[in-house]
Amino acid sequence: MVSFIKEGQRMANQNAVMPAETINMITVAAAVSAAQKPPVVPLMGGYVSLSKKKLLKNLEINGGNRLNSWVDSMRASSPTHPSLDQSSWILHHPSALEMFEQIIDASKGKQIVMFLDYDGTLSPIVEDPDRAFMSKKMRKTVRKLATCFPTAIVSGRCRDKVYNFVKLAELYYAGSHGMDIKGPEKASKYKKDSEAVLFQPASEFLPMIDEVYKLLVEKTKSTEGAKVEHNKFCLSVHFRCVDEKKWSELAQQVRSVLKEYPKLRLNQGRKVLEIRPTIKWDKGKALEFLLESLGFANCTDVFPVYIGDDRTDEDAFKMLRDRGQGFGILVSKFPKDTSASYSLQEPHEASYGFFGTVGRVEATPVRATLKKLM
Ligand SMILES: O=P(O)(O)OC[C@H]1O[C@H](O[C@H]2O[C@H](CO)[C@@H](O)[C@H](O)[C@H]2O)[C@H](O)[C@@H](O)[C@@H]1O
Repeated sequence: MVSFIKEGQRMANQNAVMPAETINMITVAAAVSAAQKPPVVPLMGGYVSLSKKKLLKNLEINGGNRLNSWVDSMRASSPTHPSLDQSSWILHHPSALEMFEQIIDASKGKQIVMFLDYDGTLSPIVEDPDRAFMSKKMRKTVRKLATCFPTAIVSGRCRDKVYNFVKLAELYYAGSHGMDIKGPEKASKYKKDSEAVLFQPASEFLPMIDEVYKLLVEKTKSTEGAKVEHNKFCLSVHFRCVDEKKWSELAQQVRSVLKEYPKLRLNQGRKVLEIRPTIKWDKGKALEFLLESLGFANCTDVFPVYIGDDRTDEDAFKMLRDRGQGFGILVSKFPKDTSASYSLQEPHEASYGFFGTVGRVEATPVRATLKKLM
C-alpha cells in the first residue's frame, strides 16, 4: 500500500497547480465559448480546441462576468439546450452497442478493465441526489461484470455514499472525483499482490471542506430548492430544484463564500457547481492510479473502458486517448464535445445492452476453462 501511496502522491504533485482563478476562468470560458459558437462538428472524438488566449478573450467579451458565465454554461450543457448537430455527432461517436464487434476485436488478447461513473451512468438523473438509486437489474449486471473484469466505480460522490448505492464489495471505488480511492475488502483475483489499496491525496483539505460546507449551507438557505451536498473531499451545490431565475443569485452566494478560499476551485456539472481542492488530481488521474495498482502500469496488454456522462468524466476519456489504450463511452442523449470515442443514449443502455453483451462474450471462455478443470 505504501508504494501506491507514494506513487499517487508523486502523480498528484507532479505538476504545479494552476491558480484557482485561472482554472476557473479557462473552464468557464471554454463552456461559454462553445455555447456562443454556431454548431460545430467535433473532430473524431476530440474537443474543439481553443487557445488559452482566445479563452481569456472570450471571458473579457463577457465583461468578466464569471457568475453569469457559470449559469450560462450550466444552461448550455443541460440536455434541453443541445448545440451540436445530432446526425454529424453520432457519426463521430457511434453507438457502443452498434460497434460492439469492433470494440471486442480491439480488446482481443488484452485484459479489459471497466471504469464506471455513477450518476447518469449507473443511475438515472433524479431531482433529489439522495434518492439516485441504482436498479436491482443494474446491480446484478455490474456484479456479473465484476466477475469477468476488474471493475471500478469513479464518482464525484463521497465514497461511502456511492458504496451505499452500489452495495458491491468486490469493486474498487474512487469517490470525491477520484480523491478517495479504495480497493475491495476481500482479496481480489485481479490484484497481483495482496496489499490493500487506499489513497486520499487531498486529506489535508478535510477541515477546509468541512468549514466551507457549513458556510455554504448557511449562505444558500435563503434560496429555495438549493442543496449543498458534502462529498468528503469536495462539495456540490445543487441548482436542479432552484427556479432558473434564481440561478445567478445562487451562483453569487457560492462565489461570495469561495472567494475567501483560493485553494478551492469550482467546476460546473449537471445543474450543479462542484467545489474541490486545487490539487492536480481528477478522474483521469484516478483511472491511471487504479491501473497502476492493478499491476498494469506500463502494460500494453490492458484495455480500459470508461463509461461516464459528465464533464468530470472527460478527464478520464482524455487520459485514455493520451495513453492510446481502450476508449471512453459517453452516456448522453444529446451531442456534446467529448474525448469519448463511442456513445450510449441512456444509463439502461449501458447496463442491459453494452455491459450484458461484454459479460456474455467473456463468460464463454471462462465457462469453457472451468469445464476443462472439472
Ligand atoms: O461523478 P458522478 O457519479 O456522476 O457524480 C456527479 C454528481 O452527481 C450527483 O449529482 C447529479 O445527479 C443528481 C441525482 O440524479 C442530480 O440531482 C444532480 O442534478 C446531478 O448533478 C451528485 O449529487 C453530485 O454530488 C455529484 O457531484
